[in-house]
Amino acid sequence: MSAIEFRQYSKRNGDFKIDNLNFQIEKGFITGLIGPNGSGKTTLIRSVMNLIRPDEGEVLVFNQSYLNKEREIKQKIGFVYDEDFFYDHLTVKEMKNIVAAFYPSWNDLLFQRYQHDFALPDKRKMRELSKGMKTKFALAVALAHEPELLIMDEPTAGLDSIFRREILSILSGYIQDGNRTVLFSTHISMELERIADYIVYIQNGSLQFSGTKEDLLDTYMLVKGPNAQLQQHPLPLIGLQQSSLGFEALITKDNYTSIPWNERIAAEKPSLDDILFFTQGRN
Ligand SMILES: Nc1ncnc2c1ncn2[C@@H]1O[C@H](COP(=O)(O)OP(=O)(O)OP(=O)(O)O)[C@@H](O)[C@H]1O
Repeated sequence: MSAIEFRQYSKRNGDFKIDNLNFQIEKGFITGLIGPNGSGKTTLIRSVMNLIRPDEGEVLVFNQSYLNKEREIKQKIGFVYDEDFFYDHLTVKEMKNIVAAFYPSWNDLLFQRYQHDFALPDKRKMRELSKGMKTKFALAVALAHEPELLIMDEPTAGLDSIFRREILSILSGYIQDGNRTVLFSTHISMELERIADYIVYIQNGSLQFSGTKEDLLDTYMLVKGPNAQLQQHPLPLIGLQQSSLGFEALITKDNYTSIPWNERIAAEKPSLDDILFFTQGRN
């Protein structure tokens, strides 16, 4: 069952274009949205929040359309922005009270627990919080109304590695009951490798992959060998990196059998980072 569905979604922003995009985010799982800078991640996430509208097509959340169910849908979503949208002059407590008033499901005990764990003093002004503390506040607020869907745009950007891990463990705990869904965008493939069940991979507005992390990892092999091998046997490679020591390249499993195997060519399972590096075509 899907928590989010993009249907024939098209959006243009100047030169940038997303054309007829179709994919779903599975309910009950963690999905990582990944892609290089400017590939359209924020555009898609903002569309799920109805902060921007598609030129064509639609985005359904819990099988409902924003056209007539905006308030109902938003009550069920916790959203952590990549930028600061709080009022600078308010204290943590004052800002929390404003947000809490929007949500009938607000759980103040839960907020207080996160506030304690994240060391967010009640009386500290929003403008006095570091970037990391603001993210912690945003996450505490997003989780405290017990949303069915948690959406985060680059939640770990600018955070230290300890808190990055803490967020990942909070997310894993959050989806434990099987009914909750997380969608988050990131540049950091290690985070996806660690916790994502599903991956949506976009490049320049086009969908490269949407499916389970295992299926993505299973699509390719990483091959390595001396450069001379490449001249003798041109291979259908996806991306290639060469140095004086030899070559390293990605190949689809379908093409794997076309490799003229000998003891000088080695193959191994790629990491997510290898796949992103070689498929982004900058090498
Ligand atoms: N309001 C706008 N007007 C014109 N172009 C825009 C606007 N908003 C976004 N874009 C363009 O749309 C493209 C996609 O931007 P988007 O922010 O969705 O990418 P992203 O994958 O989130 O990037 P990043 O990883 O750098 O945050 C970019 O080329 C950007 O310049």
